Amino acid sequence: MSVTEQARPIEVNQETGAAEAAPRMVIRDLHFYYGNTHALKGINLDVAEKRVLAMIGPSGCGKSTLLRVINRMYDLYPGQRAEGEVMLDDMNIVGSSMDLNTLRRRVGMVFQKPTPFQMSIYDNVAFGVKLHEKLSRAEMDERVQWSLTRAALWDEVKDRLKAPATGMSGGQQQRLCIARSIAVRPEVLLLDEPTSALDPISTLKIEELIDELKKEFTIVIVTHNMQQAARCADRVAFFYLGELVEVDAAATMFTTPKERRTQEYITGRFG
Ligand SMILES: Nc1ncnc2c1ncn2[C@@H]1O[C@H](COP(=O)(O)OP(=O)(O)OP(=O)(O)O)[C@@H](O)[C@H]1O
Repeated sequence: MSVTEQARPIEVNQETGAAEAAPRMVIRDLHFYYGNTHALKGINLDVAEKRVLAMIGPSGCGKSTLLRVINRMYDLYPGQRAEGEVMLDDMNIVGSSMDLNTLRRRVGMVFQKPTPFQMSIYDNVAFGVKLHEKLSRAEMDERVQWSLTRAALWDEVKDRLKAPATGMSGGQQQRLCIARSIAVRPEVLLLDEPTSALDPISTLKIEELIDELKKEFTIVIVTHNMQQAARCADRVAFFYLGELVEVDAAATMFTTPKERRTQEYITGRFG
C-alpha cells in the first residue's frame, strides 16, 4: 500500500470520536531544496476539505516554501526542487504530470502585498477566467459579480468597475486579489500572510471573508498573528526549522499543545 493510500481514511477526532472532513490535499514525505538548503524535511500533512488550515512558525521555518510548493511556483527557478507527494485527487502536484495551467486554476494564491494588475477592477477579476474559460459577455459579468460579492467587495465597487484597481485602498486591493483568485473557482485557496500589510479594520474584513469562503473553498493560510490563527483556523500546523512539529485543532493547539517548542512559540518565548 502506498503512503497516499494509507492517508485516505477519514480522520477521527480523538476527543469526540466524530469524523473529520475528508482530506482535500494529502502531503506525504515532502522535501524541498533551494540548492543545498534543505528547507522542508519530510512533511506529512492532510488539508481537510472546506476547512481553514493555518500554518504558523518562526521566520525561516518553511511556511512560505510549502505554499510555493503547493502552487509549484519553484518550477521557474533552476536549482530548486521538491521530492515527495502533494496529492490533489490522484494527481501529484510535485510530479510534472499536472500541467501548470490546470494547477493554477485548481489552486489559487494570494500574496502578502496586494498585487492588482494595472487594469480596471472588472478586468482584474475577468483576467484569469479568460485564460481558462470561454464565457459570453453576460456570463462574464455574472462571474465578476459573483467573485466580487464573495470577496465582500461588490457593494463598494459596483458603480466603478471600469476604474483602475490601483486607485483602491490597500484593504480593497487585497479583497480584489481574493476575488481574482476565486473567479476561476479553485478548489484550494492559499493565503500567504494576506493581512500583514493591512490596517485592523481591513484585517477584520478579510478574516470575516475567510470564514465565509471556507463554505466553498479549502483554505490554507500562513500567518504570524496567533490571534488571527485562533480566530480563523479550524486546524493549526506549527513548523520549526523545516519540520512540521505538530498539527491539531486550533482550540487544542492554543490551549494544550503537545510539544514544548509549540508552547514556547505560541506564548511568544521565541520567533
Ligand atoms: N530563494 C531562496 N534561496 C535560498 N534559500 C531560501 C530561499 N527562500 C527561502 N530560503 C530558505 O528556506 C528556508 C525557509 O524559508 P521560508 O521563506 O519558507 O520561511 P517562512 O517560514 O515562510 O519565513 P517568513 O515567516 O519569514 O516568511 C529558510 O531557511 C530560508 O532562508
